[in-house]
Amino acid sequence: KDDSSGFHGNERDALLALKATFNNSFLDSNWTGIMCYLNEKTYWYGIQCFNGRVTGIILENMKLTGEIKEDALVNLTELSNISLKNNLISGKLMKFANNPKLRNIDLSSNKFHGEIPQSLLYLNSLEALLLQDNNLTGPIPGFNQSSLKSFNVSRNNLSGKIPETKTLQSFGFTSYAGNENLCGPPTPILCNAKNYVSESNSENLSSKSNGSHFIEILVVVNVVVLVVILFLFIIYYKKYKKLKKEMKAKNLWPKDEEHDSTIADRAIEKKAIEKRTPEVERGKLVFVENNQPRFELDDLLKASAEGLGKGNFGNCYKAMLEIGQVVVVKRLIDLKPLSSEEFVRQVRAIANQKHPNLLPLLAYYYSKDEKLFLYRFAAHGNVYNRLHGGRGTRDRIPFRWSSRLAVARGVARALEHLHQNTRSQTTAPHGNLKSSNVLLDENEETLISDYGLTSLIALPIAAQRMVAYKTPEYQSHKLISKKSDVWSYGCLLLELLTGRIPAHSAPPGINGVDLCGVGPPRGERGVDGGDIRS
Ligand SMILES: Nc1ncnc2c1ncn2[C@@H]1O[C@H](COP(=O)(O)OP(=O)(O)OP(=O)(O)O)[C@@H](O)[C@H]1O
Repeated sequence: KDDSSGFHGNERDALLALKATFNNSFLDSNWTGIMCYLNEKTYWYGIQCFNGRVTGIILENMKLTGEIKEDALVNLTELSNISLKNNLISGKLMKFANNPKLRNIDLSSNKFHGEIPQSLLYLNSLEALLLQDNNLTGPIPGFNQSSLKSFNVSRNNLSGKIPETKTLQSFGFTSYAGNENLCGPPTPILCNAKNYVSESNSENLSSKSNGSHFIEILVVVNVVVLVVILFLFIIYYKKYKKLKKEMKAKNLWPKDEEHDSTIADRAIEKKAIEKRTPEVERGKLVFVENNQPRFELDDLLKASAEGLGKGNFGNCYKAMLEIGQVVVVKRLIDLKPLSSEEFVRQVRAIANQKHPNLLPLLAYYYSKDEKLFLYRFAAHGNVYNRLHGGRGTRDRIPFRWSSRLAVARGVARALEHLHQNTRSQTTAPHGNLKSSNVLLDENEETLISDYGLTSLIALPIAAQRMVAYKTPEYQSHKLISKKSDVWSYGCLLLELLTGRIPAHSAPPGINGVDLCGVGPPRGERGVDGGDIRS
C-alpha cells in the first residue's frame, strides 16, 4: 500500500483505525482525505507529518474513549512523538517495537491497564516516558537508556523493586509515588518478602525462597539499625534539653524572639526572591494590557471554551471566563528556539504596538511546553468569512462597498502605524496580512491580528505558511521587507474589490485564484470562476 510518490496508505489506515477506536465526532469530521502528502502541511487535527510520513500524534484533553489495540502503532514506523494525555482511553499499552524513532511518549491520565511493555526498552532515542495516573500493574522494566530525561509512572498499581539502573535511579521519588507495592530506592520503602517476591514472580521457586530468606535477614538488620538510631536520638535529645536548661539559667541561651525573627526574615527574603523572579518563570499569565480584569491560568482552564479554528501557528479558542469576560486564546506552535528572555522581549515589542485598528494582545503565558497569547474577542468574525462565507445561500450577509472601504482604510492605518514603529528594513512588520487576519469587532471596527509573529515563528515554517513569504520578491530573491506587507495589502484590496479568494492566502482545502501575479493558479478557479488577470 505504500506509495513512493509520497502517500503512505498503511499509515493512513493505522490512523483511521485509531479514529474508529476513539469514536470522537470531531475527529470523525476532521480526519478525512489524505493525512499527509509529501511536504504539504497536514490538516488532520493533532497529526504531525514530515516527508509524507506520520511523525507525531498529539491528541490531548479530548475526552477520547475506547480500547486502543496493542498493535495500533506497528505501521507508524516514523513516529517520534505521541501524546494522548488526559483522555479516557483504555486497553493495554501499545507495542512499540516498530517505532524506533519514538522520542516522547505521554499517555498519562488515561485508563491504560496491564504491564509496561518490554518493547520500550529498545527505544534508543526515548527522551520522555510519562505514564502516570493509569491502572498499570506489574514491575517496572529495567530502563537504562541514557537519552531518557523525563520519566513518571506515579499513581498506578505497579509492584516490585525498582530496578537499580542508572537511568531509573536518577529520577526522584515523585516519579514513582502512589504505587503502594513498589519498593527500593528512590522510594523510602524497604523491599520485604511480600513486594520483592511479587517482583520476581517470573523466577523459579527455589530462587524465590533463597531470595526471601536473604530479605528477611535484611529486614531484621534494618530494624536493628533503626532502633539503635532512635535510641541515640533519645539520648541526644535528653542531653540537649539538660544543656539548654543549664544555659538558660546562666542567661547564655539566645532569646526565643531572635529565633522567631530569623523565620520572619526568611519569609521576607523568600517574598523578595519571588518578586525578582519573572512571572514567566513561575508559569503565570502575564498581562500586558492595563485597564482590564486580571485572572489566573486556573480561571482560564475552568472557562468554557469553543474552538475558533486551526491556524497555521496553532489553534484558536474562544474562552468564556466565569467572571464574564470573553477572550481568545491562541496556542503557539512551531516557534523559534527562543530563551524565555528573548521570547518576552519579542512579545513586549508586539504588545507595545498600540493602535485602534490593531487587535490588542491582552496577556501571554510562557512555559517550556506551552506558549499562549490571549487576545480580545472580535465578535463579528473575520473579513474572509464576511467576503466569501455563505455565498449563493440565504445565510449570506451582504458586505457593502462602504464596509469594504472602511476595512481597507482601517487596515491601511494599522499597517502604517506598524511600519512607522518598526525600524528594521529587513522584516515585514505584520508578515501575515490576509483577510482571515482582519477582524471586525461588535461595532464593525476593523482590527488586524497576528502581527509581529515573524519574530517568533521558526523560519522554515514561516517561509511555508506566512503571506510575506509568498511575495514575488521572496520567490525570486528570498527578500523580506516592509514592502512584503505592502504587497499583501494590495492583494487584500484586490480580494475586497473582486470578491475572489487569492490562492496564496486561501485556507486549507480551498482553491483560490492567482489574484496577485505570483505564478500559475494553484488549482481550480475562484469561487466565482474566471481568471481575474484576464
Ligand atoms: N480575537 C479573535 N476574535 C475572533 N476571532 C478570532 C480571533 N482571533 C482569531 N480568530 C479566528 O479564529 C480562527 C483561527 O485563527 P488563526 O489566527 O489561528 O488562523 P488563521 O487566521 O486562519 O491563519 P493564520 O494562523 O495563518 O493566521 C480564524 O477564523 C480567525 O479569524
